[in-house]
Amino acid sequence: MHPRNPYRIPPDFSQLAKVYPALEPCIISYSGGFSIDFKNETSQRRLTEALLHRDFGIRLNLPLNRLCPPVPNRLNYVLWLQDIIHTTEFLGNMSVLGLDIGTGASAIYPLLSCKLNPDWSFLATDVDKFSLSCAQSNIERNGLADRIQVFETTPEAPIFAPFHQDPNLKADFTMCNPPFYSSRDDVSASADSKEFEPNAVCTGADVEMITEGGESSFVRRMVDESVEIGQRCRWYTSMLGKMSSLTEVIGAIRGHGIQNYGITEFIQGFTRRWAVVWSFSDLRISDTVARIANPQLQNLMPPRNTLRQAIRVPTPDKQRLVNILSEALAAVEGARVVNAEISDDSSSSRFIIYASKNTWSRAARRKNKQGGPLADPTAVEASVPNLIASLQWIFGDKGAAGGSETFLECQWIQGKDRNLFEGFASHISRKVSEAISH
Ligand SMILES: C[S@@+](CC[C@H](N)C(=O)[O-])C[C@H]1O[C@@H](n2cnc3c(N)ncnc32)[C@H](O)[C@@H]1O
Repeated sequence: MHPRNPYRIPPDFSQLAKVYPALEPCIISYSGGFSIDFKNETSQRRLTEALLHRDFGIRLNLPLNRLCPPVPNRLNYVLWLQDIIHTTEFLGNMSVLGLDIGTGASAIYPLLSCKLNPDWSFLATDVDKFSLSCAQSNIERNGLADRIQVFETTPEAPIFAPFHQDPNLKADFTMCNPPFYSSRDDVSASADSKEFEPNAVCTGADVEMITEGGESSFVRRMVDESVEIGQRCRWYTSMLGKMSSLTEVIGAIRGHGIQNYGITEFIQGFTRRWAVVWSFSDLRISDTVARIANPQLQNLMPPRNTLRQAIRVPTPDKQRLVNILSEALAAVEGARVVNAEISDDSSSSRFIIYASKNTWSRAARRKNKQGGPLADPTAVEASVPNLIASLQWIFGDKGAAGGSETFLECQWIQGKDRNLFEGFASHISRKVSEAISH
């Protein structure tokens, strides 16, 4: 589960029922404490309502013939999106617009997201009139009609229909929990093989759960459509329920030559879900958000945006190391440190640097020696930077030999040219290592 997800620790059901008495009749006691019957439809609904009520102040009305969204799983996706959006916060765009594709009767994603993020607003699409009218009631019940707008579409229309209807529409992200299955038979086969949520009951209607070709085909359609919409949306994302779909969707992303993408994994009890993100912008997300450790999936991972270089440090003088890094960055011609956060004891520090032009590669330095034009450092502010990166020291425990384990971490934040970023990271770590050994 996401590290900020409070449901990493299962809720105390008896305490929860005290706050939300409608849950009381669903509580079952056993020798180890209290729980609910997760296979019981009513119990599941009361639990979702209770968690949303207690933890987010959301009042939800869930119709019996539509999906009941499990809160911990839906929250995982919203927290991951928060991580993605926060990576570009330094750009200073305060308000964030998201598109929820297939919002369902609950409108769970827009509601949770808006409660957690006061600056977010949503366009929420669906093809199901009944779900959309329930979603609208839930949005109004929670006083969020000014921030969440529902959008009715059809299965034949482009999935990203709002971008076609309004040519001026720009969004920060899209999100989607797609219909999983390709047919009724697929639903039954999956229930038999217990592939999905073995402990939970599924109350979804066909329109919510079934789409031609299943989730993989739905999300690959999104990938294809996104090529035309391009940078009008900063981050395209979707959840996926099958590992095979993940392989196919990453194949489609790579097939379009999209290098800027990421994968995450949501694990909740026995259930595993994945989410993908891709972008046509030159903004980059950190490896903690875009890569996962699952060994089965390493061949699908994107290239690294976070480079860690082990640096030999004979004496772990943190203040000196921070000064050395600061001086190495100040010495890069044509670059400017725009932000430096250094704690009082120097145990944590983070520098953000803008570079307008490559002045550090061997070729650039050779050109400089020959009298070629170098970037004018005063022009950095005015020009669009070719590279934005952050640098920080990571201080570890003492190593086996007694010396300290110290790493210089370089995080790619923005830029088109991977070689430029990697060259910059290795230039700084070389300069820093030289300074340390003097
Ligand atoms: C698995 S449900 C997700 C509902 C809700 N977002 C949630 O996570 O609980 C999939 C939703 O997508 C909707 N849907 C199916 N095809 C769609 C399309 N082409 N465009 C928009 N929504 C669609 C369904 O009606 C359904 O509400």
